[in-house]
Amino acid sequence: MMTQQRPRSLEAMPTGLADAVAEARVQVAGLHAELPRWGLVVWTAGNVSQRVVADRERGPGPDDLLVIKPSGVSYDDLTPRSMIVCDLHGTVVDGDGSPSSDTAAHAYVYREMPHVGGVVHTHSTFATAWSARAEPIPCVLTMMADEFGGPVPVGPFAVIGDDSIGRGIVETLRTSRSPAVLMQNHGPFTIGADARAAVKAAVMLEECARTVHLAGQLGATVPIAGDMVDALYERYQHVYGQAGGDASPRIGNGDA
Ligand SMILES: O=C(CO)[C@@H](O)[C@@H](O)COP(=O)(O)O
Repeated sequence: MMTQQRPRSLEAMPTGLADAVAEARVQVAGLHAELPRWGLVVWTAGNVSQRVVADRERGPGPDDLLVIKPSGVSYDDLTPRSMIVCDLHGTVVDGDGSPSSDTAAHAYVYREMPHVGGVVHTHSTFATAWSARAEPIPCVLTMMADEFGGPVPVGPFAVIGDDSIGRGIVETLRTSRSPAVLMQNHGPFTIGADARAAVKAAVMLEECARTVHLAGQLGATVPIAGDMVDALYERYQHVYGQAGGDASPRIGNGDA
């Protein structure tokens, strides 16, 4: 449940933190445009957030902030200044209007998973269809092994507005390499080392959900052997991309 603490003003924060918030506002505003671009949302049915580490020397912690969109605002109207800054209990620190209706879920993930720097939620058609069936997406494509390291798991049914969805996301992803979870009867949530990585996972999830669904319409799909999934995942996570590796930083889901 979001607590009604007194909002901290950005002006009272160290300059470095205020600068980091300003940078995150630009990044998160820009990444929201990727949701309609890749066909992941209708109307305003999706949101992106990014963690802002309060103490870069200490690293992620409970005093961090998150930047997320205002609830129900058209993606065409989102700007860096319209992004809303909250603490990790969902209390607004800076910004006008109400933060996304999923802010509690995003905040819970950041509190419980310090390695997570970005969270995305959409209702993308094929991933949401799998959510309605509460059926994990089997790992039958090398693209799935690359990005998800195995099947995409299903999380429990949970109502919006308190910690329920966040708790379901964390409980499910703590025992999976996947950066994506299909929340039953609702839709996908994805995580990443930053918001860009979480958006990428949402894009790749929808493509895999579509392809595996279509394959299933043609007949039985063929699972990939576990050792091959491991090999594909390790290569993609540590070798794929340019010499320095793909621009998306890597994420390890803690216990998985
Ligand atoms: O699923 C829901 C509402 O039930 C939300 O995720 C979706 O409408 C997006 O809401 P926001 O515009 O982020 O508040």
